[in-house]
Amino acid sequence: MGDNSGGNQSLKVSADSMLTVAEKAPLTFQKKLRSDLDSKLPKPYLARALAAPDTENVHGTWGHKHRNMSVLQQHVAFFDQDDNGIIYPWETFKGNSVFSMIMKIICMILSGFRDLGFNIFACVFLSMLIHVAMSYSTLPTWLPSPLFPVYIENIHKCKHGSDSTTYDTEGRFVPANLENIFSKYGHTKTDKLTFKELWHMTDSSRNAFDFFGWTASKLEWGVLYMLAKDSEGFLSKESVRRCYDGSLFDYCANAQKGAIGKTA
Ligand code: HEM
Repeated sequence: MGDNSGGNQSLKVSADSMLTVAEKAPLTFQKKLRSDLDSKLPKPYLARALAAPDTENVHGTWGHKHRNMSVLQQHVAFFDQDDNGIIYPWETFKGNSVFSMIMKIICMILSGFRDLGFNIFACVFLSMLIHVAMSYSTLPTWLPSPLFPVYIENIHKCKHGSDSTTYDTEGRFVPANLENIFSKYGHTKTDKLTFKELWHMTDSSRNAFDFFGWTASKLEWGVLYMLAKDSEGFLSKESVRRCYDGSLFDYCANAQKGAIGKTA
């Protein structure tokens, strides 16, 4: 018979049930979870539909308009530059030179990547990959489209395995999971990741035999690192958080415009 008597006994059981480490699972010691989050952010476990808050920005990104889209929809909305809810591969390509026009016709798939400052080859590669990999799952019909559109309404259907689980299945944002990325892998600095730590993070998040998810994850985090790393080679929590709600892309595009303005 189990011993159900005594307040202390039940307190002890509660304490164990709250532990985040298990002696026989050393990884749980190495990859630490934050247990202080609820003192810094209300309900950190609650998946947010419209905003991407963290402990430093409890309301999400200041001045960023959610337009009643889920956080995942906001992540991709930057690439829908004519704002019709469908991201066509070519629609956002900017440039009127002959070379640009040729690239536009050949590739049909260059996107807002150009605005973010990626070179033309990276744009071609990334746009092709994203539209080929993601278009079909988002289509409203069974028929595939040769134009490879991505429907923002259905972008949650592109969720894949081996990710950080910071987006939930419906495209909401789970603050605790963002914080846990940094408590688990940010060993050099608590709120930043080096490239090595980022690589380790994507390796550790792998699900068995999930080849698509492994590759997608490496690419997503690799491109983010290229886009947002600082001069010392760190990727900050703030950049990652703003990547989730897409406000990072507006920021980078504006910075890029500014840089071009200065050199013109
Ligand atoms: C420079 C451009 C982009 C960067 C740096 C980027 C980066 C990321 C990152 C870091 C994640 C989080 C993955 C995780 O939590 O493990 C993510 C998720 C996602 N991104 Fe992007 N992304 C970009 C553009 C796009 C575009 C253009 C689309 C589609 C049109 C897209 C669709 C998605 C989707 C569907 C997810 C959810 C995947 C999941 O959590 O399973 N992204 N992206």
